[in-house]
Amino acid sequence: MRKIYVAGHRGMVGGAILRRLQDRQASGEALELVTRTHAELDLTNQAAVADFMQSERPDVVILAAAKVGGIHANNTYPADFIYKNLMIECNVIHQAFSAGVKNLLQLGSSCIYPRAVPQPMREDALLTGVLEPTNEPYAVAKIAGIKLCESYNRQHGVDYRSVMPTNLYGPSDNFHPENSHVLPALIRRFHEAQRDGLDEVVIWGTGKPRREFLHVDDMAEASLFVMDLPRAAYEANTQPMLSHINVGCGEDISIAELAAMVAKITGFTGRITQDVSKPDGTMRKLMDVSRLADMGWRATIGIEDGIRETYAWFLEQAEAELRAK
Ligand SMILES: NC(=O)C1=CN([C@@H]2O[C@H](COP(=O)(O)OP(=O)(O)OC[C@H]3O[C@@H](n4cnc5c(N)ncnc54)[C@H](OP(=O)(O)O)[C@@H]3O)[C@@H](O)[C@H]2O)C=CC1
Ligand SMILES: C[C@H]1O[C@H](OP(=O)(O)OP(=O)(O)OC[C@H]2O[C@@H](n3cnc4c(=O)[nH]c(N)nc43)[C@H](O)[C@@H]2O)[C@@H](O)[C@@H](O)C1=O
Repeated sequence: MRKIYVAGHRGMVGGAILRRLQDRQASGEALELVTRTHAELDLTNQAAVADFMQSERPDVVILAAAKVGGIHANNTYPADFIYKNLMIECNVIHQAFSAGVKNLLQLGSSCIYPRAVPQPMREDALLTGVLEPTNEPYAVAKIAGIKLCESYNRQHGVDYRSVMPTNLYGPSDNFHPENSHVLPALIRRFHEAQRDGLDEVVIWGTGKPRREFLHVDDMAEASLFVMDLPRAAYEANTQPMLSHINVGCGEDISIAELAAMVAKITGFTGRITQDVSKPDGTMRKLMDVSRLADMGWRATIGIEDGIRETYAWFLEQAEAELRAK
């Protein structure tokens, strides 16, 4: 029986990972799944995390809990993004080690790479240049997470792995109008404009930045694929001082193209204009995913299908919320 603790199971990625693990359980795999809500266990609380790890003593920890948000949230609450993410990583990784956990998988982010790095971004571009200012505090915390895992591996011989996702989206995303990432923000804005008969939707920035979007179900599959790799296979494709692996679909689109796609899917036929007072952030973030592809994993959900499915989920949620009122 393998006991797996999924931290952040109520979030978009943690939830998708948990659903896959529950499917495996239902198919007969000997798994015990452990979860705690944020209210039950605040991962920034060192003593609480120590007590939890000592009493549960999982075999594997999947760290998908983090303070997460889009460009505006990162730019507006930098202290929250650096403090909470550093605390969560230090507490979960160190207390897991102290409780004898040998296997851990943590999620970082593509924003760990320098802002002007050659595209697509390879894993060895880490720490080769200056970070994007709009999310530097979050990126510094995510880089610290990679270095924590590497350091515990080197000093203590444990097997702690890091996956670096590109921009993610899907069911259970955060659709907050200001604090979310671009894709859920646009789904909501275009939907509301279409619903209310507006003739204009404003997108932030110039529309020129390019982003790579991966559906959360692909991300969950990739996470479990990396978790399950035999150590020799994982290490054959990493280097001692470079223990993280990029996860993406290998293709990017401009924000203007994305907005046009969301307009089509939501049925909005009006004008799309730009608010250039809002930041563009990094101009391009495309992952080099050859390392993961060499190991045998590729994304399967195309962006247009993924947005349609996410929009259907959003509509169901909106209806359920209306019914509940
Ligand atoms: N979404 C994206 O586009 C990307 C995400 N990632 C990474 O993937 C991982 C998962 O992100 P995602 O699922 O999108 O994020 P979500 O915000 O959907 O989920 C994060 C989860 O972590 C929980 N959490 C946050 N702080 C604490 C805390 N102090 N104690 C306990 N639980 C806490 C949240 O609970 P609550 O809501 O109650 O606070 C939430 O359930 C993160 O590491 C993120 O950095 C990387 C690249 C892109
Ligand atoms: C995953 C990644 O997410 C963050 O980085 P980001 O990729 O810049 O994130 P974003 O999704 O918020 O924006 C992408 C682009 O889209 C443009 N844009 C247009 N209109 C809206 C809009 O309405 N909302 C948002 N949020 N962006 C918009 C926006 O101006 C930008 O050019 C990191 O902070 C960090 O959290 C991280 O790692």
